[in-house]
Amino acid sequence: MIEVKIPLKITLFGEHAVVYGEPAIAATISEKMKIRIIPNDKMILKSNSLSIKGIKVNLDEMKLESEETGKILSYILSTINYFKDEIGKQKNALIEIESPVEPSVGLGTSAAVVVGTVAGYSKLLGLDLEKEEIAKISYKIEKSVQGGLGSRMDTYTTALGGIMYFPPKEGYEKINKKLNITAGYIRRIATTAETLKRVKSIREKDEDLFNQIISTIGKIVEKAKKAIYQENEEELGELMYINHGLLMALGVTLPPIDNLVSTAKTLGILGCKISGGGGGGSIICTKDERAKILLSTIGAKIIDSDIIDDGVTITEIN
Ligand SMILES: Nc1ncnc2c1ncn2[C@@H]1O[C@H](COP(=O)(O)OP(=O)(O)OP(=O)(O)O)[C@@H](O)[C@H]1O
Ligand SMILES: C[C@@](O)(CCO)CC(=O)[O-]
Ligand SMILES: [Mg+2]
Repeated sequence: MIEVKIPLKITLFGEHAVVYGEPAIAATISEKMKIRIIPNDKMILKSNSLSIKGIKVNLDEMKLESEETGKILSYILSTINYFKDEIGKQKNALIEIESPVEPSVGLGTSAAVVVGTVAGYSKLLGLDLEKEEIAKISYKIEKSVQGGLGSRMDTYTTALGGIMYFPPKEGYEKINKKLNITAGYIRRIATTAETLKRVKSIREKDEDLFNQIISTIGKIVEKAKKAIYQENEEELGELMYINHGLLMALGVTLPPIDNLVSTAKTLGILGCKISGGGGGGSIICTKDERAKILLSTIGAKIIDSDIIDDGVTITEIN
């Protein structure tokens, strides 16, 4: 059996802007997804946290017909098919996914599923991929599932681990500094793939205004990188509020979260913003007990958001 542990991740700065060539900063957290891959005579997928809204079963053939299922399984199926189509290798296996959170909560669950399946399934196929190669393949798969939209941020952060700065356009740099974050999430009204499409349509409506917003986010990311190195939490927090305001301008936040963020600022919590694709999902604040109370007022589930240095880890258990 092959067991893969994959850290979830938070986006500290630069979500959405990074898709259009701006920089970003993300980090892995102590909440981990686990994927077990066991050789089997048939390809079977088990996932503890999937809930499918509405299904239609053809009882004669016992065939489950559900568009929702196809969508939900698209990241895993695309990964299996990648190895079949691009590498010409396939093996049947039982793939068991155990996630500490529901799917699509703004914590890089899609990246975790792809990175974990690439890491574990390639091992089953006898390939010995470096983490950088796992990240590269995963980025290609995640982006293709998302209709060609997406950046290298989530898959590289999840595969390599730690606090990761992504310079404009390409490359990455590990930031060896400490950060203390409080985080939680609420249910989402849209997946990241859907939010990415909506942001793209905003760009098509007014490209000049869009570029001004994302280039300003890019400037915030560069300032945030300096603030992290200088361990200046006040500056970092202030930049989180400004980044949130610009994500509001892109239309990816929700009123209850916007109210929470402005209340956080009034209370004197140093910083607070959404994290990830938006449309609900995760919210991060500079570490503060009051942030936990505030998050629970909107029904958010508080997560274990210690920032860790681990990326994906693969263990072969005979
Ligand atoms: N436990 C799981 N089992 C199977 N598929 C999962 C699981 N968790 C997530 N997924 C897949 O990832 C999709 C959610 O990806 P999405 O990008 O919307 O959320 P996210 O990655 O958590 O958020 P963000 O990209 O903003 O960080 C789900 O629709 C499903 O296809
Ligand atoms: C919204 C986005 O910037 C972050 C999602 O976690 C998408 C991406 O970078 O792929
Ligand atoms: Mg995602």
